[in-house]
Amino acid sequence: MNLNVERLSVSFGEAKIVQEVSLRVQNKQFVGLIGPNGCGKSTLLKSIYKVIKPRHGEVFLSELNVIKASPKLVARKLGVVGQFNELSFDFTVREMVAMGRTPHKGMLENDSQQDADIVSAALRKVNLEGHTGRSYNSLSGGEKQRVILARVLAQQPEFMILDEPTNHLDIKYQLQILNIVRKLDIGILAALHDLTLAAEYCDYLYVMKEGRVAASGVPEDILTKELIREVFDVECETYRNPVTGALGIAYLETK
Ligand SMILES: Nc1ncnc2c1ncn2[C@@H]1O[C@H](COP(=O)(O)OP(=O)(O)OP(=O)(O)O)[C@@H](O)[C@H]1O
Repeated sequence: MNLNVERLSVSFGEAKIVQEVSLRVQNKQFVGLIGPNGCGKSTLLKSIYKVIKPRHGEVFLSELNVIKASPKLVARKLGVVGQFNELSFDFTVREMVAMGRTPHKGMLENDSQQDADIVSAALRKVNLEGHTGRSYNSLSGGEKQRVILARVLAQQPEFMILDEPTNHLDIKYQLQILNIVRKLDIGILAALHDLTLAAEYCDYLYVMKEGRVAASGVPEDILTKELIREVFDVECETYRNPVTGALGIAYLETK
């Protein structure tokens, strides 16, 4: 399933937050969205997953016109791990993950044995099978993040959007979440702050600055010291990690 975003713009009152952004995620690519705080990443993602109505522009998931389609239809195809996951009402961990099955069910349809098996498998995948009866609100930020990922896994989407999915997570779970997502073998669009992780996991990067796409390309071409200086206002040197061979970034000093 491909994502095509065409000249999407979002404004809040007079403020133009996202301006004429076009991007693509081709079949099964892991695409990263990077850029400084406040540059419009979350707003762009929310307008793609229908929480914010764009001023103009189009969003297509393969043939599906996301802006015009019903939320339920979109939820059968698109899974979202957002940035803030607080709830006013409390649910157990298992109930939260079971909600991932909702888009696939009729209004009064009960959960089947197949639904229960899918939910159990999703909980196992994020190492939360020991927490199924716990209250969601009592969990740590990192545990909540893994519950939300399990819910999206139970949804069995064909495309996934993640907004800072590694927020709150220690390094083990940062790597675990990115590995789980990569192995899903579906198209992914993820806003990421850690440029080294973005270089390691993403097939392609879009760099945002002040609401616009400032650059795009494969991580090797994009993550240069010149671009990092221009976009993030930070001095660095890039290098090949001698152990992993991956792109490394040594931050020097901020101006
Ligand atoms: N509902 C809103 N009304 C007015 N301004 C908003 C609203 N939502 C976001 N903004 C503003 O839009 C700008 C972009 O915010 P956004 O959350 O998209 O940035 P971001 O790139 O995701 O930042 P971060 O890396 O800090 O998460 C910010 O200046 C923010 O204050």
